[in-house]
Parts: sequence; structure tokens; C-alpha cells
Amino acid sequence: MMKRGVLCEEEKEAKKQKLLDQIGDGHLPYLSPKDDTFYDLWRTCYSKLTLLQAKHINADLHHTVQNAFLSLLDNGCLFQDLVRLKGKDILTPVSRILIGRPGYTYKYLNTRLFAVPWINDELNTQYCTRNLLDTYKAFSDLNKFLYSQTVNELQKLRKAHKNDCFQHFDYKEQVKSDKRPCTLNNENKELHSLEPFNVTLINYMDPRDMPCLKEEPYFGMGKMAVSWHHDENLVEQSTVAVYNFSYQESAHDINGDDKDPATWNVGLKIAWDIETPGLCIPLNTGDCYLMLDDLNKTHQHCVIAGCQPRFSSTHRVAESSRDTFQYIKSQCNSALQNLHMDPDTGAAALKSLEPRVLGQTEEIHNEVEFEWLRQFWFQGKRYNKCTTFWKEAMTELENHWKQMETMTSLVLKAIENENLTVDEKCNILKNILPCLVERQNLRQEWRERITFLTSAMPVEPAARSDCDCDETLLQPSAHKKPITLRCRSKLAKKLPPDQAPCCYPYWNDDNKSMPLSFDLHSITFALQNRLETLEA
Ligand SMILES: O=C(O)CCC(=O)C(=O)O
Ligand SMILES: [Fe+2]
Repeated sequence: MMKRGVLCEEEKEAKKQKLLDQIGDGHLPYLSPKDDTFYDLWRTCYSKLTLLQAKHINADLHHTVQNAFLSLLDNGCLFQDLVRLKGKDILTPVSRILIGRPGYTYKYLNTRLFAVPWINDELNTQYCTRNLLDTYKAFSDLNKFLYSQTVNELQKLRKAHKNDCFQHFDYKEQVKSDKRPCTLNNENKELHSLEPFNVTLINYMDPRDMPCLKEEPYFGMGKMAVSWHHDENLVEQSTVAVYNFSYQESAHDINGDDKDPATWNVGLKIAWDIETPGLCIPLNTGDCYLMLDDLNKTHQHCVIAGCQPRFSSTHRVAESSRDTFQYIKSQCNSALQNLHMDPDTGAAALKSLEPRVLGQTEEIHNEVEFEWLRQFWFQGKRYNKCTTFWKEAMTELENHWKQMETMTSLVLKAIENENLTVDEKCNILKNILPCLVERQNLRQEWRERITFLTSAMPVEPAARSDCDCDETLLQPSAHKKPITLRCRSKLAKKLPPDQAPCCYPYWNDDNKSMPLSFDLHSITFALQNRLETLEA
């Protein structure tokens, strides 16, 4: 049998289609606390999901964290993301902000979120307004608390493992369903990550602002604020810990009368499994839940909206090898080592024409431009409201990037140089051309996307829930709600001007401060011809 996580796209599509056929128009069973076997199912098939009830958490921590959520809202620091899923732009119904270690970022659905620093020392005071300092610090305190709970729970989990296996078997016998193990990764008990959480992604949604939420398609659990997904870009087997805060009474019920209308729920299911019932866990205000160890990999989760406005703080160990400001800065510095600036004349020259070195510089040039600068400016000027950290960081990266534009222009001049042999010219071209073609393609792609969004706004997909799930297509068509004009106009107008995506950097050909044009089409075309001629 194929290992989880290594299915290719076509195989996933085929599996989805098969599941879709099996489900037909009906719903699969799921259990909630009303059901007798709810706790049995939880213990056996969802044992790595732990709930920490609000009453077991220190009141001061609740107070600090809940005020911090409200402060984020008051200060306008929560933003709907224009994510990209299967080539479509989608405006998330949930508003978010990433808070975490200074310089950390987290990529989800092709969107890089830039963490507002949560530390509360001298460094931070430079970057945040005073009243927001305490707000961010609250999430650092919460982070420490949730991490200590996670360590405890992982220890308990390890001890309980043997018993769980037996109980699981009994339960399965009893319900006469699937004989395969529910706990999908019984080996690797020691492999879970004990790395502390490095970021938290804060979520906020007021259901009254979102009349067009998608129905949960498989089980009929209710309206989804966040649809089925695995959290992506996390350190393998790392826990995700979530603090839940819903506030303010409301009489408006969007989920019918089948369950407590006020309550938000987290839904869980085993990925690719329609035999095991889903689990729907009501969350009271101040409750936390932990998705321990590899639960995020073996299972998917979704969030079912209640009727109150609700915040959550989702603490995670983001994969960070290529995702910190420190990393990209050191990449830039290594590329710029090949640039010599004459201290007297200010003239720029390349130190080495070694093809491998030139190719690496062009790769880093693309990385800083598309993974950092364009990702940042796509999110408009939103970060200015929360911190000056990223504005300063981006100014620094932009300066480096501009120097790399100069470096590219110097390579192009060098290729014209009579002193190089044909072989040398060919080798240089082979090393840099793929990067330049990629740069041209990506620039066009970003430009077109932003032009479309800023002129027409993302109307069609706006009513959908965000979803990094591999099962977007699994939604039976009967459940696809028509997207009303009301939703369209409401959501399109919702993005304030300071959050509108910017195509930046962008410049016209008459901008003399730029050594090369924005549009590289004629350059790459000429270089391709040149390479062919040289090789002939
Ligand atoms: O809000 C929650 O409870 C979870 C949200 C979530 O799944 C996410 O942000 O990835
Ligand atoms: Fe999630």
C-alpha cells in the first residue's frame, strides 16, 4: 500500500473521485458528545487530539490572551488573505495575522505571511507601537503555556500507547467496521517533534459578516469557517496547539437547530477514510485543543462556525529552513559577495565570471524577488499597521535585489565581451538563462494576477471557504451554493485600499535608475538565439 503523503496529484484526484462516488448524495456518520460512543471513538481513532478545558487554565492567562485578541481587532491588525488555490484567487472568510519569532514567516496556500515579532524587549520596541507590544507579548506567554502542555501530553501519549492499541481493537470489533488500525502511525513513537512553536496564526471571524459560508460536505456538520485541510509547511510530526475564544452573545444561528447554535466546533476526520465516523468537538470559550504528533498528517480538520464572533490562536512549528528574514538576508549577502563596488568611482564590477557562481546569484535574485518582495507587496501595506519590522526588512532586501539587477546587467555585458571564449559564453548562458526565463514568466504571472484583482476584484471565489485541503473537488455538486451577487459585492468591497495588492517592484523602460527593463522578454529571446548560434 502506498505511504501517506506520497500520492501524486493524479492519484489523489482518482481517490477523490472514488470517495465522491461512494458518498453519493448522502452524508457520512459523525459523532458529537450527544452520542454514546463519542468518547470511545475519540479514544480509539482520535487519541492524538487532546482538549484542555478552559477551567483548567489560569484565569490571568485567559484574561491577558482574550484582551490581546480584542486589541488586535481594535487596532485593525486582522486581515483576510487573498490565497491561491488550484490557480484561483480566494479571499479567506477568516481574517488572520501571524505572530512569532522575529523574522519568521509562514507559507500557506501560496501566501507568505510575515510574522509580527512577539518578543517584548528593546528590539521589539523599535518595531511596534506601545499598546501593541503587550498584545504580541500575550501570545508569546500563551505560546510558552501551550508548549509546556504539549510536552506533558506527548509524554502521556507515549505511556498510554500500548493500552490504546488494545482498546482500539476492541472498539473496532464492537462496531464491526474497518479492521485496519485507526491510529495510523503506531511506529515512530519517539519521532515526534519537541521543538517549541515558532509562530502562531491568529484567526478571527464574525459569522454575521459571512452569510455565504460553505456547508461541510461529507458529514453535514454545519457551515465551515475553515474547510477540511492538513496544516502545511510544518516540521514533521510537530504538534499544533489551538486556543479558542468566542465572545459576545448573539441570537443569530447559521447552523440550524441540530446542535447548540452558539458553539463553534472543530471537526476531525481520517484522511482518505470514509469508514471511520468523523468527530465534531464543541469548543467553549477558553478551551484549547492540541493536535499532537502526527495527527495533522494522518487526519484532516475543519472549523464549524458557531454564531458568535470567534478568535483562535494556532501555535505551530513552521518549517523555517528557507523562511526567515535571517535566511534570505544571508542568501543575498552570499550573492552580493561577487559584486565589487569601486569606492572612488562607485562603478560596479563582477569579481568572478564562474558560470556556477553567476547561476547561483540569479537563483537568489529570483528567490528574493518572488518569495519575499512580491509576496510582501501583494499584501498591500497591511503590515504597517502592526509593526515596522517588515517595512525595514523589505527596504533592506529591496536594496540587495536592486544590486542583483545590476549584477544581471553586468553578466549580460560580459557575454558581449570579446575576451571570453565561445565555451565560456555558452557555459555562462546555460547557467543563467533558465533563471531569467523563470523571472520573466513569474513577473508576467504576478502582474496579470494583480491587474486582474485590482481592476475586477476576486468576485467569483470570494464566497468559498479557504482550503488547503486535497479534497476541494470532493464537495458534492448538490452542496455547491450559488454565489450570490450580494456576496460578491460585499466581499469585493471588503478589502480596504491599504490592503489592495501592489505589483511592486515595477518600473517603466524610461526609468533610468534601473539597469534592466521589467519585461525581460526581448532579452531572454536574444540570449536564447545567442546560445543557439554559439553552439552551432
Ligand atoms: O481555528 C481553529 O480552531 C483552527 C484553524 C485552523 O485550522 C488553521 O488556522 O489552520
Ligand atoms: Fe488548520
